[in-house]
Amino acid sequence: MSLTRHFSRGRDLARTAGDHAGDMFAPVTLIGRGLRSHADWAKGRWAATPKERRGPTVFLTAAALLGIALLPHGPLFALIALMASAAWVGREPKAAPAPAPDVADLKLTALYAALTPYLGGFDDAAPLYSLDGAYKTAFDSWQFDEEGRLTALELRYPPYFTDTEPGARARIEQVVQGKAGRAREYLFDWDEESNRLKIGALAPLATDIVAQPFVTAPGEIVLGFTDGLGSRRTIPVSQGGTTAQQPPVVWRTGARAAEPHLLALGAAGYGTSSLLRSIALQALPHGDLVVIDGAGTGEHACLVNRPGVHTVETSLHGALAALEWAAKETERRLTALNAARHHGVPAPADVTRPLWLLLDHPTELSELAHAEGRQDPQDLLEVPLRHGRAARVTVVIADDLEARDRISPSVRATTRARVLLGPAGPEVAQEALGVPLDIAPAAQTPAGRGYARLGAATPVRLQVPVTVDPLDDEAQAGHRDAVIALLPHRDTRTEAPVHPVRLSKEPSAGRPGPVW
Ligand SMILES: Nc1ncnc2c1ncn2[C@@H]1O[C@H](COP(=O)(O)OP(=O)(O)OP(=O)(O)O)[C@@H](O)[C@H]1O
Repeated sequence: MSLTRHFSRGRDLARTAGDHAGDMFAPVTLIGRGLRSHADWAKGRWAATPKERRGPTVFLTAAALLGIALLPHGPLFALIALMASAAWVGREPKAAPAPAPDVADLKLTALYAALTPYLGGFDDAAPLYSLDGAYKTAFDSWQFDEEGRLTALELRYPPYFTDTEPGARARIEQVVQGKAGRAREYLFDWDEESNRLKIGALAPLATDIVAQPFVTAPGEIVLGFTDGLGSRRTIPVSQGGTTAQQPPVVWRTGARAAEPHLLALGAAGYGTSSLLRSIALQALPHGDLVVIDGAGTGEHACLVNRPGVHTVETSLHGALAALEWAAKETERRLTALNAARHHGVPAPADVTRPLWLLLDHPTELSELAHAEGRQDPQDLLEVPLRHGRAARVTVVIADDLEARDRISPSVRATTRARVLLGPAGPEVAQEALGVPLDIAPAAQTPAGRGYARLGAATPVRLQVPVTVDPLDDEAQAGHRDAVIALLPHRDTRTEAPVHPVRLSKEPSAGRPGPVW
């Protein structure tokens, strides 16, 4: 017999002996494990027993043991019971529970399945998205936060997906937001050349920036604040008791402005009037205002009688008079500017001082005018809108989203700065901003929250500074005081009732001062 065979036989014998020994000692192992578990249990109970109850516990246990010892065959029965219970407890432990499925895996699988009907090519021989496919074939990278929420995802889509159609994009964006959670906003970055889509969850914007003097150049209006993607600069703002650097959305007005007029549309109660108030407060130090409050709710009464505020009109009659004056004033300024240019002299100050026409809910007045058979106030905006840039006249129109169809075509065509506030579907957002919005809004939107688009630029997120009506008793005192501090003279908040305002028929030769 060779040496190798001896070795292998020896190994087999040793293994068999080991197996037999294992079988023989199995009950002992079982009882030992059970006794260990009993000891652990007893230690645990002892540790959990309050100190004052330990003495009585020891006494009762000793009495029970003594009782058992005195019983005929008591110790034998007790020993058998202890061994039996140890053998029961020491059985093989149950199989460990299956590890919890990975949340990321579950969510991405669900998202992949939800996208398949839209991105799957059922005639495609090797589809990226298919009913029995796996998300890893189409998703390149992803990120989740500590709470297990999707924060970033990059996916590929087939070349035949119609990524140039806003409707097709909107469907994908809705599916992604539905699966990733509607509590947050998502930015969709479509790379049409390489058929890739990058999705990023956006952090909420600060909602505690209150009206204050902003560090800007004359003619620059801070519409609100955005995120790092929406603005290349930051300005210092006082926020929550400290000074913070925040990226502003700045609208440049004036003779060289690319977007000389602004149209802000918003869902009811989402802050278009507050935006108008914020613009008025920033415009007042350098210009004059004509304010038309078409809703007639008196939300701009705090501007009445302020230096630089030409008039605040709430009636159709007053609005028509003010806008007729504004149209003539625009023409007067143009004539004066042309004459100055013709003679090679600087233009007089009264034609270069900015004039602002701020119209809140003008469509309400348009309706009234149609009913009464009078001229539509929006028609009177034609001249300021067409020639406002040269004549330093800026028009700002704020209205309800529901009234967007009643905004006149010339207002739409000439207001190249756009703001949309409050919740709006993809089609409505496109109508308001002029381009599809590649951001899916969150389900809950705070007041003053929306998007701004200046000229041909991509829309950016916007949070308008808190600019409450200082005469609104329900607004926070601190917010009201912030607005009062910006009004041209100290407000007592118990001012005399609004005086009826009457405009002069002829445009003023000099600076258009108050005419009441
Ligand atoms: N930027 C903001 N931050 C915080 N609260 C705001 C903001 N803008 C508006 N609000 C609050 O929302 C409420 C409605 O504001 P506002 O009157 O400006 O909205 P609106 O869209 O003009 O409403 P309506 O369509 O009814 O005229 C007010 O209580 C106001 O204080």
